Amino acid sequence: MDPSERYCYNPTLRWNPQVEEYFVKAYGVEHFARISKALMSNLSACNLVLYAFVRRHHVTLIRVNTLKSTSDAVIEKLLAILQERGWQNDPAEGANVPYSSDDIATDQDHTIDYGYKKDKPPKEVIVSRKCAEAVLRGAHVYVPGVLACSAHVEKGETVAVSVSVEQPGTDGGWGVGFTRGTVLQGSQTDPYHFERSGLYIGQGTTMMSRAGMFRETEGVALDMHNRVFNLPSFRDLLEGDIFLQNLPSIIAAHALDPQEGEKILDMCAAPGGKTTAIAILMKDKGEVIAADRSHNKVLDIQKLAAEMGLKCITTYKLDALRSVQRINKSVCQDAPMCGESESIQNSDSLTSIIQEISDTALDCTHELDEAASIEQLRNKVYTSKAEVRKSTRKMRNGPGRNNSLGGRAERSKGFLPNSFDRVLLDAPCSALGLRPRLFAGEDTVESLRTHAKYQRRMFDQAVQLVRPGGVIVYSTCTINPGENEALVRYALDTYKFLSLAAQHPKVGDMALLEAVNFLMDTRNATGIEVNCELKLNILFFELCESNEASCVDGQDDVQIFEHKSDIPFLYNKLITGVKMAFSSPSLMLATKISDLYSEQLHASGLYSPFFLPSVLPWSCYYVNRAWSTGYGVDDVVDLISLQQNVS
Ligand SMILES: C[S@@+](CC[C@H](N)C(=O)[O-])C[C@H]1O[C@@H](n2cnc3c(N)ncnc32)[C@H](O)[C@@H]1O
Repeated sequence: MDPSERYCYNPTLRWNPQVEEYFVKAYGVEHFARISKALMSNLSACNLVLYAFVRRHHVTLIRVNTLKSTSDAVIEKLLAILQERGWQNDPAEGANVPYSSDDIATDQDHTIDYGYKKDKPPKEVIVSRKCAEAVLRGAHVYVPGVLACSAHVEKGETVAVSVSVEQPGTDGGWGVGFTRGTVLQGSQTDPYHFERSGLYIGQGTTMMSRAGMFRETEGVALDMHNRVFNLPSFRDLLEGDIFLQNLPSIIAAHALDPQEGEKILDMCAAPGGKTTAIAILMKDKGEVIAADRSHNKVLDIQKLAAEMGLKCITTYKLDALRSVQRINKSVCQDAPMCGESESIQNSDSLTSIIQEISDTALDCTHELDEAASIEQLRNKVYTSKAEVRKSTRKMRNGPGRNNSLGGRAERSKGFLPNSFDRVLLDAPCSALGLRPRLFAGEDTVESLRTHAKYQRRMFDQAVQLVRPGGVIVYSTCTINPGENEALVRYALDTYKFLSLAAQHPKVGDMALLEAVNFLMDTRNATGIEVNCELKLNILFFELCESNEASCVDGQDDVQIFEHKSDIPFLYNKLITGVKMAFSSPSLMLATKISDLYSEQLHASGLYSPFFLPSVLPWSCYYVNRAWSTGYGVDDVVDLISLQQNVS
């Protein structure tokens, strides 16, 4: 291999072998390989179809707080700020010209010349895997993320940045086997020299010398001016007006379909991305109860809600496994509120199911509590050291973001059954759909099972809290069928009064187009800005091209879709938020794009043979607590067939 070839980005995702075998069984070899590849991209998981079309111009999605601003105003401000900060798209990528179908079909990542010369390798920095994953999403490199650096590096130099990904250890586990502060020679004797081939994520400018990187405890070590994914950083931009959010999260709030004046429960709410999306959809009218187990994370929700100016959100510290208030019958006899819930409990055959499940849930809670306390005991020594470090830092830096707010997270004792119109259960999960991901070996089949068990117990609580006729949305950010399809199977088998409802809009395959069109149509049809926008980074240059933008902007002629070569161009206009008037574009556009790009859809790893969002790395299920079973028959059939594959 030519030594210069190692300086590129071409990672392979490693899994725990048993987990890999399980997923291969569930998805098939090829499909799982495509998913694995897609997971290493920085596109948000839901951009599966977009990926096929804009893969050269990786995507950042922003949700606009439409109660505070408009998407047009946000676009204008962002453009100005990013231009001022010197963010540029790469002209070498042909970004400034409208796409032809050939362009779209070509898969070219942003290639970087790291300045390798024979026998004179570039100066380098190795960063930790977690740091690299953040860089791929648009972050800079902070001091704690730096693991190794070349000798004689001073402030202001350009360095090649690679990532150290966990490698198989001799004990059967995984490890990163070198000491922080190692001096790199740019030679084969460097740590993980061969393993790091193809793991170069960009070029950075050093913000401090090599000595500083290992002496300081915080601060930016490298300004990442040239990343393999050419994304601008949105850090600290337009706080309160925008929220960086992946499309599936945006869609989850839409699928819940919250209405003004309703009472909604978000059971695992921190940091509040979906909570605030829900509140905005309700125009801040009604009641959104946002609960989370972690005190500090509840403060994060409060902070975000305050930043966004949302008043209808009430936060609680609450363990989702204890969300249903336990009713003491003897105390309850005279209490009207409790009496109400008791009469419901006694009313029909639901009583026995709920009671039985409730007991199981409590058992599970104890089990998990026990596990947690064992874990705490194990960590006792470690925790106290961490505490010492924390207080040293505090003395130096002040009280920190949350504490300086003087916030307090009120504890909740749980809620009475049937209290909510809608419940969102965005459950803690194995997160195997979060992107970009450079390593997936940590999860074992056992840990996946534990997640699933935990989620079922949470779902048991959600079922009791939603009123008859209400809606539960269950979502995860994992590709594990055990946490997705299997939960839906469990829900339908256990609670005969639940049925799957049509999810609108859907994500994935053609469904993503439906989602895009839904958002755009809502905007066009009502003239009101919907609270989510698909803003891609290509927006920034396309909008600058005033001629082109106005050329499309001014036309409300769908004839233009008749020309094959116009479709990618128009599609990009559509997803970048350029306003167009359509008569009935959705179906036609979707069909044509699907016809033209079926191969790319497959190649992107994002094409789903099932029309189920669940085969994609993000899943969002919509379960309607109705007493009928009219909905979702096809979905259930697919679920069953997938189940059989998995078992
Ligand atoms: C997937 S995240 C939620 C993300 C959030 N819905 C959003 O969109 O911003 C899962 C959350 O569940 C919380 N969590 C984990 N176990 C919990 C429990 N037993 N009860 C309540 N929250 C829990 C975690 O603290 C974490 O914040």
